Amino acid sequence: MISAWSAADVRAAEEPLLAEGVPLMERASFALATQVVRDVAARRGTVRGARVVLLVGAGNNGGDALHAGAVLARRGLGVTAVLVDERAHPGGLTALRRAGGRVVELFAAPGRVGAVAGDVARSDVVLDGLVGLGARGPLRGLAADLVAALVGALETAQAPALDEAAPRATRRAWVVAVDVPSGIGVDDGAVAGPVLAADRTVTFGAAKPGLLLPPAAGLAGEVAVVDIGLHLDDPPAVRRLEPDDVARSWPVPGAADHKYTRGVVGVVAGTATYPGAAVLTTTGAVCAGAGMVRYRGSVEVGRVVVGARPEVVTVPGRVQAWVVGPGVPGGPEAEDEGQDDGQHERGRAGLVAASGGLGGLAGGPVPAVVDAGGLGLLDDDSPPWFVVTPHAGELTALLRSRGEDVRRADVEAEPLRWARRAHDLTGATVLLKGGVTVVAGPGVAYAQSDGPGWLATAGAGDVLAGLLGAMLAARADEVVRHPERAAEVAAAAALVHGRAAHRANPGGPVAALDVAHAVPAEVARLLSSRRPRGTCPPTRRPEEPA
Ligand SMILES: NC(=O)C1=CN([C@@H]2O[C@H](COP(=O)(O)OP(=O)(O)OC[C@H]3O[C@@H](n4cnc5c(N)ncnc54)[C@H](OP(=O)(O)O)[C@@H]3O)[C@@H](O)[C@H]2O)[C@H](O)CC1
Ligand SMILES: [K+]
Repeated sequence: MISAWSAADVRAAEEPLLAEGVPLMERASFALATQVVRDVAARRGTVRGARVVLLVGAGNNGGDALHAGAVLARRGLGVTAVLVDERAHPGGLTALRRAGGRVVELFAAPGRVGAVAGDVARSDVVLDGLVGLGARGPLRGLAADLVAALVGALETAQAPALDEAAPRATRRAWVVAVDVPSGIGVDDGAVAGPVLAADRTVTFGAAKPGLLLPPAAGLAGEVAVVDIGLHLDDPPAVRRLEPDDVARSWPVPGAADHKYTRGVVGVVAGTATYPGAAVLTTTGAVCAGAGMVRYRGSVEVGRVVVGARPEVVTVPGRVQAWVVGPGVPGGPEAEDEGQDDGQHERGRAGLVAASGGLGGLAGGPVPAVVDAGGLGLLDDDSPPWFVVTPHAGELTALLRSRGEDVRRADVEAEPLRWARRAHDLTGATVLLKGGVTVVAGPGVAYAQSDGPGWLATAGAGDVLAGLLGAMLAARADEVVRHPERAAEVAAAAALVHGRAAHRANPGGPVAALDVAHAVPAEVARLLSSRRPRGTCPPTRRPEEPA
């Protein structure tokens, strides 16, 4: 799991160590230089003679870049620092000059920003040390001008400079962000101005939420978290599950298990007009290993479902998780005009049973997945073991129906903020689908980026709802007892769904049903590569600088 802490939490963890004189900047910059050497050597064969440009701001982020530049210069790379502010870190500047690095004081000749950007774009490696945790708002001043010019200059190139096979004229610099790409919202992932997209981000002490949250997450490249000895005791602001986390928590059945211990899923999905959603949702649940799936729609649609998935039953009975709404038209008019095929009524009954209503006649409370046309059935004190799975448009409608003045563009610009708002307003755990799927639950948040863009296809959401329903049914008692775990299960479902899409057709288009059919093999692969609890990849602690 990748855990991300806010800038304030990281700074608070740095303070006592800085006060004790722990050389955090040296540790950070040495680790940064080590990663750059690794990247260059892997792509270029040798580091000798590689040309490195440091973009240096006024604070310690620039100090990291300068000290890393000094290490690289001592390793034989040609290093030039471009200063956008006269207040560049003095110790770092001295170290770089002593190591033979060059310095360009762009702040003294801001009119040269275009020419300098052109040179920078043709270098082999660029370290973006303009701003880090100290960023306030989008980049401004000369830093903004330089990044805007550099983004333009890099657009014309095709291949990373380190790719020696490509003709030099077509290459562009390999960009390494120092701590974070300069100019992103460190705590919320906002991108409100120019940002230099990174191929790699080397971040110190812990990941930051902006590296996991869209849209900034899309500009961070591959994130390397460097341990500089910080102790972060508060819960992380945002988490990202990794395959091993899902594998370790997957409920693998044993000899004593039966369909009710494995979890029975009740599905209210599809209508006579949209029977396909019922097939996709039930298939998602079956392929995720549900103990049994009960389809609770019309007889006509039930026939279609059983024809496609003979494992599904259509008789009523005990359910350990409900899935309500995929393929069901939303809004009271759909019900008034009978377009919902009676599904609203069935969905309401399912949610009442799931919340433990009917005096517990239907058994105790159980988790529920509420999607699409089911969202309108949600009341405002839903339990957190209800997981809603809207896309940005549906979440916008849900928020506006509760008085929020928000548009889809706002939700897409700050997905976690609005997912959290919807959780506050409804009580339900919110899984907001998107290129990065964010999940907001009670005191917990996840950001998952596992699926290909091809997953944005009709029916994929229905499959996810069924897959999630099966995963919640398998852990129903645990999720009701520990409601924050509904968010973890939802994030896990997003990971499996995304990876199944990659597996269904690596690098190409996928049909929703094929995603569902790829789930069993993806789960088997996750389980086969599971590391036993307690072992984790050796955290690389940067050796103290020479
Ligand atoms: N604390 C440590 O010893 C360690 C810190 N690490 C590194 O340090 C940075 C955080 O450094 P800090 O000096 O606190 O701040 P920054 O360098 O990130 O930025 C502050 C300067 O940037 C200017 N600034 C702020 N916002 C913008 C913006 N939107 N556009 C342009 N410039 C901006 C700001 O200018 P002012 O005019 O407001 O002064 C500051 O001058 C952290 O990210 C790490 O890289 C080490 O990693 C560990 C040790
Ligand atoms: K930076």
